[in-house]
Amino acid sequence: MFETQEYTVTHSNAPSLRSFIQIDPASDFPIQNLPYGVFSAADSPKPRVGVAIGDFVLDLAVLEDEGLLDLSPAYEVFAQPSLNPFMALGPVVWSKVRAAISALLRDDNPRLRDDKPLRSRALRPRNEVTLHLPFHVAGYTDFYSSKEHATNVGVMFRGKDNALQPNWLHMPIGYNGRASTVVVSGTRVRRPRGQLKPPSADVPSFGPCKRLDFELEMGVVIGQPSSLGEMLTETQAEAMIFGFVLLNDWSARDIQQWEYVPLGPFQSKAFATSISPWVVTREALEPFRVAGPAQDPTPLPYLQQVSAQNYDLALDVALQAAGSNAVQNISQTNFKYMYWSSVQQLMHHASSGCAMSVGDLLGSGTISGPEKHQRGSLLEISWNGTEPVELAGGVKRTFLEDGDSLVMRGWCQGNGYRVGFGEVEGTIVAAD
Ligand SMILES: O=C(O)/C=C/C(=O)CC(=O)CC(=O)O
Ligand SMILES: [Ca+2]
Ligand SMILES: [Mg+2]
Repeated sequence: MFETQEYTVTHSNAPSLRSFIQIDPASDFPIQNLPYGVFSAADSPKPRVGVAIGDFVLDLAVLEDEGLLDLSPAYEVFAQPSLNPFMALGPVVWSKVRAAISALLRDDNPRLRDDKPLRSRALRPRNEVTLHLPFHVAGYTDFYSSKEHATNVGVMFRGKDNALQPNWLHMPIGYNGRASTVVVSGTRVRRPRGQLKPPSADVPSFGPCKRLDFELEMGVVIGQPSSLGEMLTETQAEAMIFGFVLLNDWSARDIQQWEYVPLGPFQSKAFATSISPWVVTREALEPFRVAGPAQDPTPLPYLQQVSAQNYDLALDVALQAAGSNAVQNISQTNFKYMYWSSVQQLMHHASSGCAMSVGDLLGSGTISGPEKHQRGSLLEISWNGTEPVELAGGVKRTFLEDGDSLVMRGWCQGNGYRVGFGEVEGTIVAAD
């Protein structure tokens, strides 16, 4: 199944591991990462699965053809236009494939290193490929699991005394989003139209959103199904998570404010959700696991976790105003602040007996930290439009304008390397 090489087996996360490919220490894609994506190229337009390594994409369909990653000869898993068939094979196979890819890319393994014809077929410069949505999104649920974000939004919408609703500290609150409008980084985001009823208006009108926002989130990619009626333990939930992407939950705040009582956000979120193209595996993030904030009151037994389920994952957001060349940082935060973990979100999601599917996407909820510069949305940064963001050239922003571009980046800093997510970018285009 996999060729074995005579060398000391080093764990695929070892900081000492080196590839024969020259990789900048600041690269998001060292041999310790190996995120999966789906790509095509001008000379071969069929999308298939690849792995990012340095400035290259490793074409797994080519390696599979060479018999280097054969999982089930009857079915070519990596020649598919999504990660779903590979994810469906489960965590034991994920781990074996990761080890095989890591081994092939090592600087002390001649198999690919010295095979120049194979290298030229299997390795493509990343700037010469097109990146596609990496998996078929079966379902999309967005959560609301940052205590700082929920408190900020609650104070703005419901007042200081009612900021956190009574249920918030007892369960990860979530709502079902639209899988059909999850798009890959670089897809332009059309300003939504909707019903608007500002406080000053007696009746609603219909027109373009005037308070368009972003939400900095992480997306959890579910790689294994659960059965109808089945609850999940912490261990089961953890094993179902294939990996993570960056996620921008674009939000129409004026549409949201009028529609969200009594059932929560709907059209204000349904128009677009952007994700980064590389799925970073849970295994690559293993060295960066940390405990989350103390949970008080203690969660009910079905939601309790004994392992550290948060990640020390730095995040930043930059805004390029329409017509400007300046790309300015407007937020810097960290995924470690999240009150409810991704594992707890998944345990809660299945707790009613809801069946989960391969390709389900769970939005973490907006990631805000305790400091003002750590806020994960313009709603918070501009404090509901009352504190405009000062940008270069005297440009100010409270909410996004047509032609504005927003870029989110995320990474885990290791010892001499970083496990990065690349970026998720979107540019706003006018409603009409
Ligand atoms: O009603 C509120 O308090 C706000 C709800 C949301 O913004 C929904 C959402 O996307 C939550 C999040 O991303 O944290
Ligand atoms: Ca959200
Ligand atoms: Mg959304």
